[in-house]
Amino acid sequence: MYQLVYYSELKDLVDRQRYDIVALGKAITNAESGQRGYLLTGHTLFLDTMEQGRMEAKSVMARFDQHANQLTEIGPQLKRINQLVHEKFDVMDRGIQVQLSAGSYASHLSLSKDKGHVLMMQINHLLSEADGKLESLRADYEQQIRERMVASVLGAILLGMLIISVLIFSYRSTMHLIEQVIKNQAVAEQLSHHAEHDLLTGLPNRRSVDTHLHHIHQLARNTSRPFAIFFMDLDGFKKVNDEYGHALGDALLVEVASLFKKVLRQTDFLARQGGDEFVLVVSIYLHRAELIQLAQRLIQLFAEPVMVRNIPIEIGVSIGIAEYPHHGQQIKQLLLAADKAMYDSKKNGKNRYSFVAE
Ligand SMILES: Nc1nc2c(ncn2[C@@H]2O[C@H](COP(=O)(O)OP(=O)(O)OP(=O)(O)O)[C@@H](O)[C@H]2O)c(=O)[nH]1
Repeated sequence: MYQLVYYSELKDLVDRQRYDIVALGKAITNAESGQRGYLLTGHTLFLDTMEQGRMEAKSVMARFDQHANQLTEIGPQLKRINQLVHEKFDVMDRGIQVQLSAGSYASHLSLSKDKGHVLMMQINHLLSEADGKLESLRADYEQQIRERMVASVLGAILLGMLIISVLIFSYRSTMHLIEQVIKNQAVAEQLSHHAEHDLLTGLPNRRSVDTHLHHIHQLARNTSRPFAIFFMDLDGFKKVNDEYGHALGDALLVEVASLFKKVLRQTDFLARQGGDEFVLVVSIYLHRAELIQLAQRLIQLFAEPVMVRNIPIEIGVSIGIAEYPHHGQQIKQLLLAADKAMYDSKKNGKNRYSFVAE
């Protein structure tokens, strides 16, 4: 880019120099015609034209001096031209002096005229030589500019392509990273779900029971409110497995879980403890009567045979209920008490509920 600007400036300089070459030629011609007019007519008005030409030539030559240093290729020629132009003006001045002192028929006049003519030829020759050099310099600079422009355009295209490639690459990498993060997150969520849920029924598992009870126990202690644990074990489940196979037993467990959920509220917590055992934590209730009602509704679910794969299955549920803080202060103690109460229900004929014995 820097080179492009550099050659463009040089080309401008050459153009200005070529213009000055023409301007100098014109200025000298103007001065000469002024001189000639005076010599022929003796009319001093022509001296103004000559002076004007001289002034123009001087200002062009001042620029020549400047350019001689910048355009080294024609520097010596420009200096030589300046020298000859000075000489040319001296000759013109001398012609006029002779006319002034000797009159219009002075014999020296023709000599001066001849010398002026030779000088002018030399000047013109040098001017056209310098112009020729400048023309070829200009062509060189133009060629350089063209080459650099092509290089700049190619460079810009390559740079653009590079930027686009980097953008595409970073976009793809970012998308890949995001996909990876989402996948990892999904896997982590799945793992954590598996760690806390029963794969068969989708209910929270034994581990979740502990976590939930810990949380509810803390809350109950802070607010002095009760909570109840229902320990539930299906009646006659082994027989179903034996009669219809383990797969149907599994399907029955799934069906039982969904039946239980139908009579529960959002705030109730139901989990599969293992085998055919379920744990229900009721954390919001006012009276024991509500617990009794709930236990009855749970038992009532099995009043009719449960349909599994179009097979009517007769089962029941035995429930043991322990209340905090009435039946114990600690979670472990309450769980054991509820389990024991459930066995009381089994002992007393199954398909019933029992509170922890007072
Ligand atoms: N299909 C199936 N059976 C299971 C699963 N886990 C445990 N069992 C079976 O469930 C049965 C539970 O035993 P019990 O509770 O003694 O059987 P039950 O017939 O309900 O006996 P009671 O409780 O006295 O009525 C056992 O035969 C276990 O092998 C399971 O994930 N799927």
